[in-house]
Amino acid sequence: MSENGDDLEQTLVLAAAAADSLQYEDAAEESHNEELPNKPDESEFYSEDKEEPLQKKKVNEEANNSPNYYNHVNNSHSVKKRNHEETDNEPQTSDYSHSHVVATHYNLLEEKGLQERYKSRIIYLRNFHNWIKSMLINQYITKIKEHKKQHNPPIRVHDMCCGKGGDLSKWKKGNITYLICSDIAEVSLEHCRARYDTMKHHARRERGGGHNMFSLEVIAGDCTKVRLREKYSDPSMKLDLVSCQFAFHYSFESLPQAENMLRNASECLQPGGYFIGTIPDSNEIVARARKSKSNTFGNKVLEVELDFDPNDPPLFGAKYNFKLDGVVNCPEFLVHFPTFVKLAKKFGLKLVRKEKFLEFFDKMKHEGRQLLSNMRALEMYPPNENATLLGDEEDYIHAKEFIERQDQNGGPVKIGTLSKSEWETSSLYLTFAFEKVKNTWNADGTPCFDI
Ligand SMILES: C[S@@+](CC[C@H](N)C(=O)[O-])C[C@H]1O[C@@H](n2cnc3c(N)ncnc32)[C@H](O)[C@@H]1O
Repeated sequence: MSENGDDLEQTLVLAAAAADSLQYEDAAEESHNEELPNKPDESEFYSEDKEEPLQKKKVNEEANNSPNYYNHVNNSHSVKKRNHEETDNEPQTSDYSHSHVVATHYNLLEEKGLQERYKSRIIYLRNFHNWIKSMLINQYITKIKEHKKQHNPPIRVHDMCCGKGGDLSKWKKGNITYLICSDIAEVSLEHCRARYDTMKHHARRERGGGHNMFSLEVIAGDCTKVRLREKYSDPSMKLDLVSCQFAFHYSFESLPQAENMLRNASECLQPGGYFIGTIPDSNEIVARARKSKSNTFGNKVLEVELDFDPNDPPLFGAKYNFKLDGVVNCPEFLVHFPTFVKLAKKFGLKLVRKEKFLEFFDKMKHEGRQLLSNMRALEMYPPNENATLLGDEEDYIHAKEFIERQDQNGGPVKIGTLSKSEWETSSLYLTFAFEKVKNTWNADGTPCFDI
């Protein structure tokens, strides 16, 4: 048995803990899964115009200024005023968005050492999410390599909203050639650069030359507002993979921001390349709020407060606040998935996979069993003699019951699991993958994607 218990049993215990959250889905699907109605003139937004940034800017500004903007986008959802129009103490400029709040929040986040991190109440949740990212990244790098049919093919990646570079080691393991890291938070990017330098230093010592380390380019900018390609050292760069982990939802503050982020994700991807990521599942959020019959829900480690009516969520700007382990996060926005898919199509991105974390875990658990253990992604129950559980007894009832059932069958007496509170948090998320499709050209020089 591994340090964290037998891996197959870990799976079963997680599934048991998830049963509760799965029931939320049905209620949410009904009213939150509607299609995005066509806007009067989509072409203004969706054209891949290269020469008209000013005109586009004007269109976007008008969109931002219009209190009735959501009327154009969606007749069936509530006409909600933009968030900045509702609060007196926020800037009233035409291009105000929460981006600066997000940047400040992440810039001020302290870099915690390993020791400090291991003291966290949600360390297993963090490790589990890291495992999900590792498996997802590895899955698509493998697909790209298979497609290239070359020994050690060059692989170029954009880690969009990379934060402090928490995924750098995953890129190294994937043996990629080139990495662009972008983020709005400059302090985080400095950490990312420093982390890369340290890794490169170690790689050089290990291998006597550091030839196996990819090259890094770092770009500071708001992915929802800036055209990143114009900042690349080589704007003609063709990428194989764009990864956006736990961040795409910031773009759903408004339609222009979501579109800009999607254009950034798509425009340098070559056909056959992938756009992958992880986001909160809007169905889960809406369903849990409805179930709680209020605008808030949560548990011992999580507190979510919606800034909109869960019975009538707007397509964009559906803001909520997220508090995890007592730490307030910056405002986030619901990603209405059918809208995401529809917008992505306009940028040549075809949805190939969408999986809740539980589904993803179930598919990947055998392949990733060793990594689950290495990354300490699950907590051992019951704990070893000198160890204590991170949650209280109530949080492990599912594990206790599982063990009692196993005991009767002479099964293992130690298992790996997540506490109920952590699992209720993790099951709020999903993974997605889009593939960039080939395009033909319209007479006016704009690309035409057949999806
Ligand atoms: C939850 S962190 C995830 C970081 C990293 N992807 C990871 O998985 O560890 C979200 C990141 O998104 C970045 N971010 C949020 N909004 C952004 C925007 N509009 N443009 C660029 N980066 C943004 C934040 O600065 C932060 O680093």
